[in-house]
Amino acid sequence: MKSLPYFCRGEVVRGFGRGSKELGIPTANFPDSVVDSLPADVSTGIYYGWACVGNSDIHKMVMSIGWNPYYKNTKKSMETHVIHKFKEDFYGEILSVVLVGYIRSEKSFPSLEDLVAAINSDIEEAKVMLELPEHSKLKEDNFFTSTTDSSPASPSSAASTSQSIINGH
Ligand SMILES: Cc1cc2nc3c(=O)[nH]c(=O)nc-3n(C[C@H](O)[C@H](O)[C@H](O)COP(=O)(O)O)c2cc1C
Ligand SMILES: Nc1ncnc2c1ncn2[C@@H]1O[C@H](COP(=O)(O)OP(=O)(O)O)[C@@H](O)[C@H]1O
Ligand SMILES: [Mg+2]
Repeated sequence: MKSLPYFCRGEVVRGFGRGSKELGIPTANFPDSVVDSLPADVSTGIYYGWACVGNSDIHKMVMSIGWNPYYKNTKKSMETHVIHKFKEDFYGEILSVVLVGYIRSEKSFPSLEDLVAAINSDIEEAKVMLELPEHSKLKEDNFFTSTTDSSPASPSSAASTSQSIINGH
């Protein structure tokens, strides 16, 4: 995927409220504007990377891009599970992420338990992969230290880097 690493940011909006939170795996959903700006070669599937809410700390994340076949969505979504325990919800905040690597394609599952087990295994894979020096260095990128208002934020990594800066309003 030539567009990786892919940097983007946007407002956290409400999703389908299916209770991913009740499953212990909340996902911060991006608005359509961010989803529609994805480069064509960033295919649907599950990714790992780094995420930052507002201007606070940078954490490991896993992201699902696609139609959630288990739920047979008709709308494409980009949902980030930040691998961190937050004290409260952060709807309306700006979430900045970099997609670093691809884990697998989206699948349907025979049961909700199987879906949750797959997501937990994605989280474990992300934790390991992001420790690799070439992946952990992306955490230090200028993109995460630049302001999250309307001023442009530039990733400082290789020229092949792609980005989409959308505030969602
Ligand atoms: C790492 C990760 C992997 C996921 N993999 C799949 C998948 O393979 N198939 C699927 O249907 N949904 C998958 N999902 C999406 C969940 O179904 C989704 O979080 C759920 O539909 C909740 O949606 P909501 O936030 O709109 O309530 C994945 C989510 C995450 C965070
Ligand atoms: N670790 C986390 N990762 C992602 N979102 C989180 C996390 N902790 C709390 N949240 C909050 O939970 C919300 C997502 O919960 P979820 O059940 O997926 O609802 P929705 O369907 O509205 O996306 C996020 O928008 C965010 O405000
Ligand atoms: Mg969600």
